[in-house]
Amino acid sequence: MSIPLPAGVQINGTVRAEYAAILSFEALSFIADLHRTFASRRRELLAARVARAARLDAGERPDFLAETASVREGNWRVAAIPAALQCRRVEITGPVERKMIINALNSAADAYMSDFEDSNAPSWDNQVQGQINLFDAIRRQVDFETNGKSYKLNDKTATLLVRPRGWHLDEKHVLVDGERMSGGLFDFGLYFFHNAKELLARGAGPYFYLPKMESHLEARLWNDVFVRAQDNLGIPQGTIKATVLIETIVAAFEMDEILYELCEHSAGLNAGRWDYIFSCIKKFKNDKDFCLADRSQVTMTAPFMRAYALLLVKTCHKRGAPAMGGMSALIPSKTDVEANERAFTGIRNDKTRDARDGYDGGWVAHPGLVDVAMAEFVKVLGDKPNQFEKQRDDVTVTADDLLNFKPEAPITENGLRNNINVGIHYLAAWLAGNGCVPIHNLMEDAATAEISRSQVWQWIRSDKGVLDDGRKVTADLVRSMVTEETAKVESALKGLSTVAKAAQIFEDMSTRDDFVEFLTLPLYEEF
Ligand SMILES: CC(=O)SCCNC(=O)CCNC(=O)[C@H](O)C(C)(C)COP(=O)(O)OP(=O)(O)OC[C@H]1O[C@@H](n2cnc3c(N)ncnc32)[C@H](O)[C@@H]1OP(=O)(O)O
Ligand SMILES: O=CC(=O)O
Ligand SMILES: [Mg+2]
Repeated sequence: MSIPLPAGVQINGTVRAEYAAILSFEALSFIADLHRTFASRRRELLAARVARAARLDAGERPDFLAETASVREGNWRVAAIPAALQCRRVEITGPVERKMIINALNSAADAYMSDFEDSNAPSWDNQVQGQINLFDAIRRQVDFETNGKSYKLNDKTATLLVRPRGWHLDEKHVLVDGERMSGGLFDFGLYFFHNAKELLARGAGPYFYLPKMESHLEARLWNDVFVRAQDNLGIPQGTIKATVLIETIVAAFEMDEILYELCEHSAGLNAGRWDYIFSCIKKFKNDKDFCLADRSQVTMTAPFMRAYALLLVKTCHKRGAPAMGGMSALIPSKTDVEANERAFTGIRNDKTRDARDGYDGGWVAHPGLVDVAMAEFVKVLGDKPNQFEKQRDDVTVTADDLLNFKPEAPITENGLRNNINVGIHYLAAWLAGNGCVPIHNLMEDAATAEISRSQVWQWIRSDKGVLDDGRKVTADLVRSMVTEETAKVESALKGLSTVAKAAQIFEDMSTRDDFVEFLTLPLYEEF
């Protein structure tokens, strides 16, 4: 249908009748203002990423910034954390799908991060329908029935946080003055415009997770977006609270600075482990000394991951901010008892380690994991909602610790095949509109799939990319395995029509000379 559009705004996606309220003239004017105000700074910051990447490719090593030493050394704290975000022992996450939103809000988790990002394939319909689902959930008008099962919100639900897309992604279906909108501003702006006042009236608030940032200047841009959005809607400054995912190696050197930039809007940091590993591979892809072992060997106990995890807790608690743990990819299995037991044991270990390190809570992928994760945090926290007071002055993390990339072995045929299999399977699901899938008893999303495909690219190029049986990983070896693994994926997905395209994109991304910055960039052009 056709809808009234503000001057300079064009919509390329299909506008179904039910989209009209979300894409109202006022809402589109609001997001167009954000775009016009901040698009050039976003472009500059994305260009700065490219320039930094070139310097890293040329051998520069990241370090803590000299120009912000006073911020790191200063004695400041983030603004008070609101009551709704004091207790976040377990946060469930998942894509903005209607049924999953109800299930997640009804789970016994303290909070729910509803995701327009890693676990969501950002087709036009998914993005707009996701906004409708959240609009309805906040107003408790989301209930529905399907296949004889009814989905209805409980009286008490988890605290809602929303993750918009990162700075690198566009929303190509909305043009402002002929230019694609930022995907993040589209997601944030529509959600905030429609829901901020309603959330406040219901005793909650506009709470966000911010993904994939690479510097404190990118955090400053989000902060400025928040200031303008609050002004334009007449909402007091400091109402928005945002937790930043530290999920790039370069951002790990600017944790204090990122909290400082968001200060009155900060709700702490989260250790986004999967994108973090991906970022390490990407940023050091040309370093002859850098080569990580099979994906399954790169865990939170690897030296560089341990350093990052401890530095995050230390930094947050020094500033009075929540330190949130990330997600184990283990998920329950209905069919494999042993895999199920392995998953529960793995989750217990993961959450115990985080809680003892000082984390205030952590993420789970599935409602069936909430209780087990909660039990581990309760063992450490007792009846306290958090452990903000736990200082980690005993922790010292240097640049070398953050860059101590081990283990390097083993790299195995199984590991290589698994990366190829998971990569093709995930891409096929994404192209079919699903951004999060169970594969071989693990949760796979955009971040985990990035590790798989970037390892394959790097193993082909690095002298250290040698299998434990002595074979060098080459483009030809990868191509032959792509053919074999595609057949397996086709059989697993029972002929899903996107598999052939996914295999072609995966093979191209892994074997081409240049490194594709994010796998979602070429994929998005397929929508
Ligand atoms: C790197 C990062 O960014 S991590 C954050 C992003 N990743 C995520 O958020 C993971 C989200 N998790 C998921 O999407 C799913 O749990 C998957 C894909 C991993 C597994 O899904 P499935 O195999 O379909 O799970 P399963 O069949 O066991 O689901 C059982 C029920 O739980 C529901 N469920 C599963 N996961 C979730 C979730 N995260 N939120 C809400 N409901 C969920 C299912 O909808 C299903 O509901 P139903 O019984 O009413 O039909
Ligand atoms: O977003 C989380 C991650 O681990 O990546
Ligand atoms: Mg991530």
